[in-house]
Amino acid sequence: MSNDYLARIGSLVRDARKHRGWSQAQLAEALGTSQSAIARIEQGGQNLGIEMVARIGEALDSEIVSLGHSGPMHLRVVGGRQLSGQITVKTSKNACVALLCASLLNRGRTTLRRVARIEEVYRILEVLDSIGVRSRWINDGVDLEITPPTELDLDAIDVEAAVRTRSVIMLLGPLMHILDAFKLPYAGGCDLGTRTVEPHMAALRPFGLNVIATNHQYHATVDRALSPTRPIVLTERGDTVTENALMAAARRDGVTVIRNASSNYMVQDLCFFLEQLGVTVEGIGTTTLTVHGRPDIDVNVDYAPSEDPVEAMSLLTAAIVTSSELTIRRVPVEFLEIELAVLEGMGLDYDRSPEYAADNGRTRLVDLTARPSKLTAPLDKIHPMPFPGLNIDTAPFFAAIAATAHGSTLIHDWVYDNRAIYLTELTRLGATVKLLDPHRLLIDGPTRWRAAEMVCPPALRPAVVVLLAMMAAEGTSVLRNIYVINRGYEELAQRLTEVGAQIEVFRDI
Ligand SMILES: CC(=O)N[C@H]1[C@@H](OP(=O)(O)OP(=O)(O)OC[C@H]2O[C@@H](n3ccc(=O)[nH]c3=O)[C@H](O)[C@@H]2O)O[C@H](CO)[C@@H](O)[C@@H]1O
Ligand SMILES: C=C(OP(=O)(O)O)C(=O)O
Repeated sequence: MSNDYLARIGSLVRDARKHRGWSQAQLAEALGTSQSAIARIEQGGQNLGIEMVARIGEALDSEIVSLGHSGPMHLRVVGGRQLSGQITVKTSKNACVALLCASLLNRGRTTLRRVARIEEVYRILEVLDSIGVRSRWINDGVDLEITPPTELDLDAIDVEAAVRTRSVIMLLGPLMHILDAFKLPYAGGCDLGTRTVEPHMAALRPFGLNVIATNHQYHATVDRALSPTRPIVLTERGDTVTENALMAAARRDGVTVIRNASSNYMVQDLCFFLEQLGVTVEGIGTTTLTVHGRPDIDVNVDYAPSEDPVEAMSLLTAAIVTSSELTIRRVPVEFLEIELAVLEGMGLDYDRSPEYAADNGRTRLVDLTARPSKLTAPLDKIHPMPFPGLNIDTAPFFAAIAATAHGSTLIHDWVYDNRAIYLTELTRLGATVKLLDPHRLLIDGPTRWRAAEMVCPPALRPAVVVLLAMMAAEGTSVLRNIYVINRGYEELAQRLTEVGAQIEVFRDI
């Protein structure tokens, strides 16, 4: 069994044991083994036979550790419970996937610290593994070490993994330095409606990349005689397109200027990483990036991506909708300033600690303590914009917050075709949500939440918003098929349970 699989079984065992209210020693006794063996199993450090897996399932009287674990994962939420204590924000999905792609720029070994153990990362790792990149979890499965091979085998790419994530698009930038011609499966991901890849093609064309899309594949060829003669002007200030342009510029022998660049958190993490690779990036945090490339990069590099502002917003929303006093640790505050200003305007009572540096030495963090507050609807609409606007991925959380506030809130999610529509699922939990058009929602609060059983919307943030509303609703709710949540959050149910929520993970047999 791979380490990965063992780690996943380990966390399922721990969830089930905690749900049962057992200590490791109690489980060990029931199984006739030692407490240290249970600790090893839970950390994914113990080889397990099928029989042992079945015995654990029996002992814990839990469906979650049963044979044939490929079925979808579901959550059972007993809502109406207040949260308390402290919860710590993990590193971001969006920086981690970009950094995994960027590791291909480097012939040396890349170590990434505290990488989020999420499905999106697993999909990119599967893709990298299939083309010959060696990766292994080290330090008890906390850090990740990546070593590219001397030659990549793109023909062997794991198509199934690749089409489950949009992030594969970010392999274009690094691969064009290595291969003259290659094929990549179409980028997939959440069902958010049409998401264009044309800005990526336009940004990479001046570097000599030509892409023809046929048969569910991008056929890429690289003309090495071509090189940008002018600044690269992005037609939209997208995050991954900026990252692709940065990676194309990183190994170019010369200086590249990128205009209308995103200065969002994941882009900044990538810039800091590129600096460690010996690439100079001027203008980090602004919309003009000047990249002094380095044609050959062969260094052993160690980088710690920063914490996820969207996860921080999710945890803050959990505190707000459950009227809890909760401390959220390691919040990358620069990327949550507007959200906090809006919430302050709505009446949120909270404290923030003095700032301290993230492990990358650059991103500023604070601890936030939210307290139960009587919120009123904001006077103006909630309207995300590329950074430094209100984050495009935090906007959906205002739907759950608005539902707890007194008055009417207008949320305008202009970015994605489908995402606002999924937020109407909150009506099943008792919220008053009116869809004005596919992009605008009017939400009237406060809400008397009620429990419900439903299938997860097929989009990450709306799915988490529904889960948080279930935590607010008295009674038992069921949220089915939570792959999309696991795409971006590491052990969310378990971590929320540790601060007082009651959420059980279960699977179909
Ligand atoms: C892996 C990763 O990092 N994913 C993030 C990244 O996706 P990603 O960079 O892939 O986002 P897209 O390129 O799909 O952009 C999102 C949508 O916004 C539109 N658009 C974007 C910028 C702009 O200036 N004008 C404009 O119209 C695009 O056409 C698209 O419809 O950015 C999104 C927007 O922050 C986030 O939701 C995703 O979590
Ligand atoms: C839309 C999102 O991400 P992705 O680009 O991975 O689909 C998200 O994180 O909410």
